[in-house]
Parts: sequence; structure tokens; C-alpha cells
Amino acid sequence: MPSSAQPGQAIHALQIKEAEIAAEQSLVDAAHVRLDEMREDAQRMLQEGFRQSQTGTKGSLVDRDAMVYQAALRAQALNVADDGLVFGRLDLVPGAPGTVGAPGSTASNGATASNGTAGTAGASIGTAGAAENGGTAAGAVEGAGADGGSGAAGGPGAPDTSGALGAPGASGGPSAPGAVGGAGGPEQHGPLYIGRVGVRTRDHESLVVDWRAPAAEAFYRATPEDPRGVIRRRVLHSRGHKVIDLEDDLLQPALVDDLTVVGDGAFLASLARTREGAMRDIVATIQREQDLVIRAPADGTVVVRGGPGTGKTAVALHRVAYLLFRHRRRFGGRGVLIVGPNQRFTAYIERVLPSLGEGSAALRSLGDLLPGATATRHDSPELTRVKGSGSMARILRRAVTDHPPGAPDLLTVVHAGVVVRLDRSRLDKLRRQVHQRVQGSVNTGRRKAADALLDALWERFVEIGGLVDAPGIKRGEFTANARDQIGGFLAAWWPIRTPAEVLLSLADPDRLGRAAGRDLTPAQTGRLAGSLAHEDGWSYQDIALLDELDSLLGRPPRPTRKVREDDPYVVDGVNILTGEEVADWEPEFRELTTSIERSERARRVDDEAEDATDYGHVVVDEAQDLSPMQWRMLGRRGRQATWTVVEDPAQSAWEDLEASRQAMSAALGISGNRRNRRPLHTFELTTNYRNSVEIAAVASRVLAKAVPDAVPARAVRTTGHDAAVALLPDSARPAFVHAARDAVIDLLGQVEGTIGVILPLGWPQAPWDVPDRVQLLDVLEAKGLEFDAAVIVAPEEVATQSPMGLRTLYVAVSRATQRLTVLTADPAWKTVLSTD
Ligand SMILES: Nc1ncnc2c1ncn2[C@@H]1O[C@H](COP(=O)(O)OP(=O)(O)OP(=O)(O)O)[C@@H](O)[C@H]1O
Repeated sequence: MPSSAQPGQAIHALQIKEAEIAAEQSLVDAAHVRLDEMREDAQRMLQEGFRQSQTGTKGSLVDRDAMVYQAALRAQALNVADDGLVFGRLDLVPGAPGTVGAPGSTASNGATASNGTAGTAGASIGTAGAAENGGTAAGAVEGAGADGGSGAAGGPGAPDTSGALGAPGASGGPSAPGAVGGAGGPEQHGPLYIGRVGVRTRDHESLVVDWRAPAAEAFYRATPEDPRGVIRRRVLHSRGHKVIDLEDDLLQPALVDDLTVVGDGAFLASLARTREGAMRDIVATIQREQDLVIRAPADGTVVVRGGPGTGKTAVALHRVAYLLFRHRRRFGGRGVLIVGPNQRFTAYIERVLPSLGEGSAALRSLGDLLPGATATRHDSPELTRVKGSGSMARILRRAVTDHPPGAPDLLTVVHAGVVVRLDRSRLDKLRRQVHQRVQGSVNTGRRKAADALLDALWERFVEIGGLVDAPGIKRGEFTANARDQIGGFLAAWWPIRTPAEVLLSLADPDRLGRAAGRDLTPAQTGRLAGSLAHEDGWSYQDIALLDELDSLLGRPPRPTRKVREDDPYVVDGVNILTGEEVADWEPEFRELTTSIERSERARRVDDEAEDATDYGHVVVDEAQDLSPMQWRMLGRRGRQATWTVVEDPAQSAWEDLEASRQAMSAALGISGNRRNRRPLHTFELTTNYRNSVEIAAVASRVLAKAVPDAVPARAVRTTGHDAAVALLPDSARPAFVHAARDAVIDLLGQVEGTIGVILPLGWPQAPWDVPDRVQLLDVLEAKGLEFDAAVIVAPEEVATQSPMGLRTLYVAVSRATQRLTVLTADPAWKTVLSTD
């Protein structure tokens, strides 16, 4: 029978727990010692690779490349957070397929494990990595095998598993290609430890299994109904290297034998922890429904829905770590892009992946996806609707083909005394023809524009009788002479355009009206033109418009040639025919010796090109808010990508969900004909891990008003503190600000972590004299964030600021983990929000 703590035996229970913790500590210590050694090995190997690459011969470049590449991967993967390196333990049924548990595998066996007798199962985790096998880098990274595959846990040379990370240069190692925990794998004796990274002894015996390896799946998936050979699941809670608490879960009580069972709700306690302003990984406590998403197939699109606090963001980030682990070559090579709603949000989540040893994913907000332009503000709801609408794509397409501002209306050349003119109507016709020919890449079309002008000039020359007036003229002579005369004209008539300049040119209502056609009402045209005339930094929706223009304009050709001194078309360092900047450019001849150098170089080139970003996987968080234009922007970054899309329609700030949905389907390649359609896997998360039951009750009341048929997620943690809803006698802003200050002062004494003061849109966020842990933000900036305590200011105003105001308010009231204060001057809202 399990020796669990009984009432009245508190001291005994404490002693048992302490003994268990001490036993687990031995294993954890051993794992840390090994991890340090492995880090040193990886660093040594990296240095060795670089050293050789400077001295070796050409012939061995490939080997060195593989070595450096491997070592770099190892070093990165080993760079996991030290906190909770080992966080789980599974005691398995003896004789379960692939997992033969050691008899009597108590925690004290965990201690013996540290003496090198830990289960051998992990010996096959990761198996002998490519470096150990002398394999190629490619083999090293892709061998992880398909999801649920029967290949090795971590596969031959999965990058971060104990095998790949083991002693460098060791030959062979236990080959054990079978899966740990999978049918037909090697026998597992003793407990299986789960950690952030696979760790093996120098003798290749497993100490710790990487959480992403198939063998670790049971840790997250086993339930009493489907125990998967697990008798006891144990979660180790650590601070730094020190185990501070344990929590056990008995999955097969009948088989417990002499296993000790301890637990005091440490999971729930971990949910109640103080929020420090940055999101943390949840690797130790991923729940079954979340794990299903994390390990979902890597093909097509995964859509994750769920209410606030159900872990959608956390799950999406852990999925990235999983995909990079299992499919390193596929996703590591082409890159993973994670897109969040705003910069506050990306700052909030930026530590999660590095803490899991994954630093390679690109993290961007919707406001900084386009290099060179950063959003600093949100538009009003009406403007957001206009700018975000899919019809803006048509409008912008027309805008780039319009007569550019300041373009001349008349071209005149003189040849052999004959004056040849092209007037505005001829020039406009020519422009249309050239645009049709260049099909979108406006900035590279200048040469075609020059050719078209020269053709038209010759035609006109002939038309006006030039051949009669100047007999014997050959076309070649005419063209050469005309070309010399059109340079200046061409630069002004077909200028190299930038997205910003085109967008701002639409501040001219006539120009915008021409581009808009019937796509905008006169009122919308006026409002949009007016807003562009008074741009005060770019808005979030502007970035999508600039990106659309960027793709319509194409990039101006980059300098590829040295200046020819006698080149008549080069004026002030610019070739006036091609728009090319010509500098005294020297190609780099130095040989790039390693793949690292080459990829570095490639990255630099990419940075310069700024548009060579077609990612292998794209994660979109808070996707319910994306406008059709924003979806188009994202679609361009993942034309061949697989996707993870995270959303809660009930939190949407974007009104036309149907249009947004269609734009999403087009971007993700899940619309269109059946043959091209990519698979779609949809998941629903149902448990709210953020809000206390008391706060969730308030959120549910708002949800019932915002989306009457929606079902709220289930909150699991009570605090005993109901939300405070204060009715202010005065609805003027200063009264709210005053009350908010008072509320903050109270809350500073009640919670240790962060406090968010969430204001309606457009309220000034004058700096307050408060500690750093208090943040002032508007309702849109609050998306995706969480605080220990939140103060919601003027819900009545948030609710009416836009047609989606109630949903935005739902976002605001679902941010807090422990305390919620709402300040309203509207008695009706006091009634709606009060739960007592
Ligand atoms: N399995 C888990 N174990 C521990 N903490 C968890 C777990 N799942 C989620 N959390 C925590 O719950 C909080 C909410 O998670 P997250 O922000 O990912 O939710 P969300 O669904 O994206 O919310 P929103 O829709 O409001 O943006 C975070 O602090 C996260 O760390």
C-alpha cells in the first residue's frame, strides 16, 4: 500500500517527504554534474571545429562543417534554464511494452540512479548522435523521426537528446535505435526521469530523458483510464538546482507496491505563483489536452482555440520547441516565426523558448514584421476597419499604378532638328502598358519603362513625319540619341518608390479617390486621407499596408556592379535607367570555411534583402484580432509553411470575422481546391490556469454579454478573494485616475508581483510615480498579458468604444491571476460585474 500522509501524522509525512526529496536531489545533482560536463564538451568541440576550419585543407571542409554545426547545435540545446533541469519521474509497470519497471523502484532508487544505475531506457534516447557516429549534420538533426514513430526517442542524433549531446567523439555508444516507451523498445529498468534536455552518463546510460522525446509522452498523457504503463507520475519542483517539493499522481493504485506517494497540490500552487512580468515555461506541468496540441502532427495547420488563460500561448511556444527538436532540419533550416499582437506581448513571452534551449525562432509583433517600419499606435476602430479590410489590397494595387506625385506630364526629345513630344494621355497609356508587363514588380520595371518610352518616341517620330523631315535617319541612331535625353525624365516619371512614400501620397484625397474607386465611400476616403495627412508614427494596421506595398513595388535592384567611369547613365551614383545604386563595390573573395560562416553570411544577405523570409513554420497568437490585410502580410511569410494558429474568437477586436476567416484560409492554404488544401487539425483547450475562480466568475459575466452562447473555460484555483467592483460617484477622467491610484496602493500591499492598470483606448498614460511592477496600458495592449492584480478602469467606456467593445472588455477582466478591481461610474455595470 502506498505510504501516504494521514491526518495526525503530519510529522511523519513531512519526514517521508523530506527523505523522498533528498533521494531525488541525488539524481538531480548527478544530472547537473553531467550537464556541466556536456556543456564543456560542446564548447570544446565548437572551438576545435573553428580551429580546424582555419588551418585545415579544403578536402576536409565537409567534416569540419558537420562538426562545427553539431557542436553549435549542442551548445545551444544545452543552454537550457538551470531551474528545474529535471522535473519529472515515471515509475513504470514491470513488463509494460518497452518499459519494464524495476521492482520496488522507490525514490531511493532514484538515489541509486545517480550512482549510474539509473534506468537504461534513456540510453536509447537520442541514441548515438551524428557526431558520435560520425554522421552528417543533416542526419543529426532530422533523425528524430515522425511523431509517434517507432524510431528512436529523439532518433538517431536528435539534436538535443542525450545521445547527440553525449561525449563528443565517442564512437558508437549504445546504438539502441528502438523507442523508449514505444512498443518494441529496449527494456526500462527503474524510473524514467524527464527533463528539459536529455542527459546521459559518460557510459551512455540515460539519466534524464528530453521532455520532447516519445518516451516522455506518457508523462503528459497518462491518465488513470489510460495509464500507459505508468504507476506513479512524480513532478519535481526545484529552485535553481535544489528540489523543493514533490507532487505524485497515482495512475494505477493497485500496482503501487512499496512506492511512496506524496503531494500537496503543488501543481495548483505553481499556478498561484507570483507573476514577475515575463512568461515562464510550463514544461513540468503541461496537461494532457495541452500535450495533444504540442505534439500534434507537423503537417498543415494546427488551430488552437480556448478561453483566456487556457495556456494557448504557452502551448504554442512549447510546440515550437517540440517541432525544432523533432524536425530540426526541416524547421531549423527554414526558420520558425512567432507573431504576437504587440511589442509588449513579444517582450512578455521572449524568455520562454530560450529557457527551453531554443533560441532560433524569430519573435515579432504585428507592428515590427516589416524591417524599417515599426508601429507605435493603434488606429481608431473606424480607421482600423477601413485600413484592415481586404479591399485595401485592390486600392493599393491601383495606387502603385497611378501617376506618381510630381511626375512630369510631357516628354520632349529633339533629334535631327525634329521635336518629338509625348503628352500626358500618351504617357498614361504607356504607364498602364508597362504596369501590365511588369506585373507587380514596379521598382524593377524601370528598364521596361525606358524601352517603352523609346519605342513610343520612335513611333511618334515616324508619325509626325520625322523621316521625311530628316531623311536617312536610322532607328538605332534615334534611340541612342533619345536615350541620352530621357534620363532625367525617366527618374521622375518612373521613380523608385518606397512603401512609405506611396502610402503617404494617399493623403491626397483625389489620389486616394482614384485608387479607391468604389471600394470606399466618400466619407471613408475623407477619413483615411485625413488620417494619412496627420500620421503620427505608423499604426499597427499601417504596417500591413506598407507590407502590401512592399510586395507590390518589389525591391529596387541592389548594387551588383562597379561603377564604370564612362557609364553615361550613372548620375550621382544611381543608374538612371535601372534605378540601381552603383557603388564602388568589391565582391568578397575570402573563402567561407564553415557552415556557420556561410549561414552567418546568408543571414546577413537576408537581412539586407529584408524580404527573403519564407519561414518553415509560422505561429500566430491572438489570431482572432487579425484583419484581412494582416493575414495577407503573414501569408507572404509562410507560403510553404505549416502553421500553428492560436485564437479565442470571444476575445476578438476585429469586427468582420468572416472576412478575416477567409483571409486566414487563403494565407494558410486551407481554402481553394481540394488537391492543394493542406490538412487542418483543430484543438480546444478547456481549463483556465490563469484566473482564480473568483476572477473567472466576473469574466464569465462579461462573456455572457459579449458572446451569449459561449462556454467559459473552467477555472481551477480559488483564492477566497472576490473581485472588488467600486462605483465612483463621478464619471470624469480625473476621478477615475484618482481611484485607480488608490486601488494600486491597496494592491501593492496585497500582491507581490505585477499589477496592470488597464485603461480605455485613447486615455493618456501619464507616467505615475509607482514601482516598476505596476504597468499602465490600454485594453489593446493588454492582449495576451497577465498580472497578479489588475485594475480595470471605466468598463462602460471600453464596452462602447467599438462594436467589439464587450469582447475587448472580456480581455481586460481576464488578465489577473489573484486580484481584480473594477472602477465604474455606471451603476448598471456595477450590477453586471458584482458576483455577490
Ligand atoms: N499546464 C500548465 N501548467 C502551469 N501553468 C500553466 C499551464 N498552462 C497554462 N499555464 C499558465 O497559465 C497562464 C495563461 O497561459 P497563456 O497565457 O498561455 O493562456 P492563453 O490561453 O494564451 O490566454 P489568453 O487567451 O488570455 O492570451 C500562464 O501563466 C501560463 O504559464
